[in-house]
Amino acid sequence: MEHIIIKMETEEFRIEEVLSVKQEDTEEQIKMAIIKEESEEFRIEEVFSVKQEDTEEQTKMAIIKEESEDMKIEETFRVKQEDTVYMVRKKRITPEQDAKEHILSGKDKAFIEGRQINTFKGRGVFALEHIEPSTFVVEYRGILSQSKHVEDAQGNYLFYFTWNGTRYCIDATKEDASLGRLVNDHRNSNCKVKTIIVDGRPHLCLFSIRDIFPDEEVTYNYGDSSWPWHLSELCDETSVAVTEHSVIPSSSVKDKPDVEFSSFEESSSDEEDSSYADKNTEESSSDDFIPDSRQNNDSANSLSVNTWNPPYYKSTPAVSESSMRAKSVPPQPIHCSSTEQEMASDRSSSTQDLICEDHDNTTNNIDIQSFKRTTAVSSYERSETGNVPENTFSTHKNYCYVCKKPQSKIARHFKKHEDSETEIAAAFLLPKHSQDRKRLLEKLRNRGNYEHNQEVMGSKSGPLKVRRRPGRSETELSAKTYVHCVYCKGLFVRKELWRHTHRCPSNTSEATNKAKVLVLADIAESTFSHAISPEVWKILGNMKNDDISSVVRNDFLILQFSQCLYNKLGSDPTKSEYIKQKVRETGKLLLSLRTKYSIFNFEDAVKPNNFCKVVKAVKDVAGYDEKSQSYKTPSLALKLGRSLKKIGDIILCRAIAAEDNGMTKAAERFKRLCSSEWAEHVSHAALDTSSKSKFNKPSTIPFTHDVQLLHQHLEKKSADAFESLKNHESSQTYAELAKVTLAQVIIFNRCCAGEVSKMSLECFRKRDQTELHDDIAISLSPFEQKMSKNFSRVEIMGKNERKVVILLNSELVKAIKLLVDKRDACEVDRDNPFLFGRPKCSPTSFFRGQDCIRLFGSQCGAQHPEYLRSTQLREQVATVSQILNLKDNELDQLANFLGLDIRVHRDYYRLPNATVDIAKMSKLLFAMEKGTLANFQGKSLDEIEIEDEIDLELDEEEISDEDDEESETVPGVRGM
Ligand SMILES: C[S@@+](CC[C@H](N)C(=O)[O-])C[C@H]1O[C@@H](n2cnc3c(N)ncnc32)[C@H](O)[C@@H]1O
Repeated sequence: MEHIIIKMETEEFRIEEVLSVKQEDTEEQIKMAIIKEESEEFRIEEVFSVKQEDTEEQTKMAIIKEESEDMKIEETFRVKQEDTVYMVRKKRITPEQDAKEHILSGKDKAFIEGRQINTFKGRGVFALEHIEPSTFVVEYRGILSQSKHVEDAQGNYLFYFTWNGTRYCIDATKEDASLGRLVNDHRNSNCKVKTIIVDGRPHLCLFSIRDIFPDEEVTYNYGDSSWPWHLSELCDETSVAVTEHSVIPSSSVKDKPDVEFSSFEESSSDEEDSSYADKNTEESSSDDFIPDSRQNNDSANSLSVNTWNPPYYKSTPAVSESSMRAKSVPPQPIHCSSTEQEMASDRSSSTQDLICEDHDNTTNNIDIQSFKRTTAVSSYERSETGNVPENTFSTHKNYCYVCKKPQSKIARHFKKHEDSETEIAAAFLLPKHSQDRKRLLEKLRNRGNYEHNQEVMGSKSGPLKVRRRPGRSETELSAKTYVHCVYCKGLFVRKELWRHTHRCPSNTSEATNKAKVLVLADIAESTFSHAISPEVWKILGNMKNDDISSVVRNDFLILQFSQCLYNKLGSDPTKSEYIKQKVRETGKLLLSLRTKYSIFNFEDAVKPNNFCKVVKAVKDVAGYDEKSQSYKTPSLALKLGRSLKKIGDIILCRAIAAEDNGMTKAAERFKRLCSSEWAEHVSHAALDTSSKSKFNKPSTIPFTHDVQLLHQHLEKKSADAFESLKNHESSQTYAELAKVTLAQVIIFNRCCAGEVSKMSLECFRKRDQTELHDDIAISLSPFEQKMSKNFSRVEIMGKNERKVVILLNSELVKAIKLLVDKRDACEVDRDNPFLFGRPKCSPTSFFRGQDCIRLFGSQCGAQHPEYLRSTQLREQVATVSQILNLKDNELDQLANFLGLDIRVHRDYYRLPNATVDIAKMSKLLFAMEKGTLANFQGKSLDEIEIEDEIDLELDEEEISDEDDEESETVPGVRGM
């Protein structure tokens, strides 16, 4: 065992360090335990024990005293080795000297550590101990660069600043375990950046500007208000931060004569507001109206309070001008520049050159533009637990809109402002206990709470004032999503908003449905409420409420993308699902970019240097497997490529319009990269995966017997549902009939479920009911003529704007007519254009045919219900009909009818199209349904005779024209 004692002395301080090194044995275990922390007297004792094999040696280090009054630190290290105790170090240093010491050693303070916070914020730095004001906390270490082009670079870890009139950048991108690079931004930060000059080079160091308490996050102000993590409001320059801890007796900044850190004095005002919570709360025995929550106790609530920000907010524009600024050229590292030489020449006197400069980010002295996020993602911070900041609980107190203070008895408190506030005076003039008085006071109460909640959500700190039923636990509440009622401004759990809206005294509008209520609330909550049209909001408002929708609603470019899609497709209401889906896909991608690659918006994503990250994120989202080089969802990878291209175009157009050359260049380069590299990195494998997935696929064509079972089941269900709705109109009976009818239409027509689901009411109303044209009738057999009369023909828009024909027999028409009649009574939104619109839902919502078929398929007792899907049923027709001897034009007819993509544009179909569809196709479809198609092997469509199979519901007159045998032999096939 060898002990080496290193001693270092400088003019201003002495450092003695003891290093004990055992050279024989390489394995050393170091255990650290904080034994005692006496914060009142600032006594800290730490024990380090060093264990080496069997020999246990203990090294004890004790910081005996810290004299902060005169900004000096005195430390004594007691080192015990076996029985000998050495007093090895004593120093008295200023915070700047402390900083310098750490700059030289390249080490971070032991009283801080890095921790993962959440997926959006990433990591952060936290105090392990109490840190006094004006203490050196951490250095922002990285590669120092100086360049004329520093403006052009951007990244999460680039810190720009100006020193001696020259702009520098510290690039801390390298993951080097240093903690300075992990310090996050906060408007009411607890640290401030100063330049410390060592060896003629500037170093950026963070010093505390107030007490920082154990487990509190260390932050500084990045100096810009348009960071995506900021809410829509900007914090006023004069805002102050007051912590819950400020009530704990400690040596405040004010008490300390801190000449060199004079700018830190801004924190002194913290003290004034610190005691707001309790001191300003009035207690009284009664209230004018019922409090929202009776079971809270404030001590529990206050646990979550970290900081309190008074209301100094103003609105943020949807996108800041600077958001279009681009920085694409990386800063040049200083190697042999003139500055380097100048610096080197300065080095001789460097140890004495301890120059401190205060950086006031808000006054542009320091410029951290690289951290700047371009589009203000207003509230993504809220998305992790819904719309509520993490760790925020609620309070039972109400906030006065006049004095902004929390009050236990707000009505009584309002009396104080009676003389100055006309609305309060007006309320008290109304008769006691009257509804009007209650309503007005409630409105005034909500006003203060609303303002307060806005602030809490903006600053991510403080208790929310939530309206809720008593009995909910805090944990339960914290996990919910909250939203303000647009009428009374009360804050509600999202799920409960609709119920409240019905009772809300401030709601004077007509009764409205749940979706509308939530859409209105969403619009009111988003920073970008003006960025897109109300129609787009309607579409986005109907999205499932989760992290993805939160990202979507708060990302300016995704919203612009939604607007573009809407401008192109919005005239067709059936496209809103498609728009929603596309937008959700991009939201999913952005979420992945944020969580895994620290890219917070698409404007950053389309930077050429982020291309690889974007590729990776797309692969992640589409489930790429490196090993097999295949995707789980190849189509998603392809679709995202197209969406990214569109988003790139939007950025490019905006950049050109804003004459932002940097951004224009970046977007152009990204597009160029996409066109040359995307195929290689993404689409090639995606296309490969999807084509391979089609090889050797087992046949999933349904069995005729199963189709018949489904058909019979639907028939029965349809008859029951029809009766139920006729006798009892409700959203439930409506839904039953709508689902079964939709399934029948799809199965009978063997058409694409998605297309039929979106059939519009208008199409049905305009269905072809014209009489059979005499000239055409000549070409049809008597039976075919009858068929034509029994069916209606509806044309709907299919994929790629292709016309799709739907045949409806009289039973189906009857059922649909009943559905149409009962729409209003069963609460289908009046604006809902879909024939199979859902009751009590948004105007863009409709039943999905696929779901209906799956449901009835599973109920009907089929052997292979999993094959009973609309695609498989279409394949069945196409495959089984090969047994027929169809002529070329008949094949065309069939393909056209089924929406299959072959030879569909034959002009000569135009005139007789309707009749042919009805007469000939219905014969085929009936034969399919009845399972008798095999009987017609080798026959053409003309030769197929199915009169014996079908009971056509012809009117009395026509029936009498037919011979009796025909109508009697038919088994009870009633439509479907
Ligand atoms: C210097 S890094 C800070 C450390 C970073 N959180 C990490 O995990 O590596 C700056 C980046 O952190 C994120 N960030 C900083 N302050 C934030 C805040 N208040 N909320 C959310 N993200 C923040 C932003 O992505 C920013 O570009």
